[in-house]
Amino acid sequence: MIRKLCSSSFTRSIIFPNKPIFISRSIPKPLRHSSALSYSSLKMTDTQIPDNPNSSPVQSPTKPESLRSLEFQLGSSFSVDPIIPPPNQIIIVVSGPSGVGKDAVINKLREVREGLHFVVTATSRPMRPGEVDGKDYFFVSRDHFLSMVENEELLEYALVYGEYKGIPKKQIQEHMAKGEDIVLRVDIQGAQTLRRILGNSAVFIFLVAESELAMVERLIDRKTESQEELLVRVATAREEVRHLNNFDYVVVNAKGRLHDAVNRVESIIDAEKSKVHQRIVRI
Ligand SMILES: Nc1ncnc2c1ncn2[C@@H]1O[C@H](COP(=O)(O)OP(=O)(O)OP(=O)(O)O)[C@@H](O)[C@H]1O
Repeated sequence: MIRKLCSSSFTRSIIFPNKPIFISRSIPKPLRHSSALSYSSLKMTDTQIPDNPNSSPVQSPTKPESLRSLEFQLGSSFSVDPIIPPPNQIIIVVSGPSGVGKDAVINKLREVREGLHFVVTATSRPMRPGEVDGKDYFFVSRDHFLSMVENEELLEYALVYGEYKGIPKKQIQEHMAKGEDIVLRVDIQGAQTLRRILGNSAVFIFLVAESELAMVERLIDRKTESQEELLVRVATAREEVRHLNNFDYVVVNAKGRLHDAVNRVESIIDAEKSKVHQRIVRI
């Protein structure tokens, strides 16, 4: 429609510049009243200042004049409001087998990207030396944890090696209300539970090492597990890779390429933010 209007003789009958707009043909409907500020209403005084006083009498219109004319012809003001609403907040679930680098990727992401909230899990296990309440975990008593379960304050919870761990809903709601995106770091079992609860409303990322050998070497180098514990983790990891199909994205965290993996996660967040059909989180 705009193209049609611009090419019509009607458009060509407007005389510029610095003179009252003269229209030789039928007069379009007047500007609709709009509470939104228009560009021309903000810049109207510019029209009184000639661009070049020495130029010939017939000039091309100044930008404010052109805008004012277009607004007049279209019958409405140009709004300075954003054309599309801001993207929805998203929940990003980062998961993967033990030793693949979940903590490493998340810690780096925390350094390089703003606007993310990294959820702190609640746990009933006692605080270990060096741990900080509210940073590493929210340490609560077993009774307190069970009351949180009863009051449906947790998005999901699990009994891990005899101690409870769970994701507080309120933390997610509060930070999403501030416009932040949420990052959850969970093991594969936790990711499966979250998928059941959140469905497609969250983004699920599966982290993998470039090879099984690389992953096992990384675990050995970390020196935090005994030989028996290593055996359990590696056997579990073999089984866990089968769950890849339940995820939306897979990111390879190759040896010495942590930065690439973090970049890839950032790209996924950017792509999700650019989706026409945004995910809607309901928790
Ligand atoms: N891209 C990488 N290159 C080299 N080393 C890495 C890389 N990513 C992580 N690591 C190292 O591998 C080890 C395991 O990483 P991390 O602790 O982050 O794994 P995780 O998936 O969080 O493990 P878990 O589930 O057992 O807690 C750490 O020592 C970490 O520094």
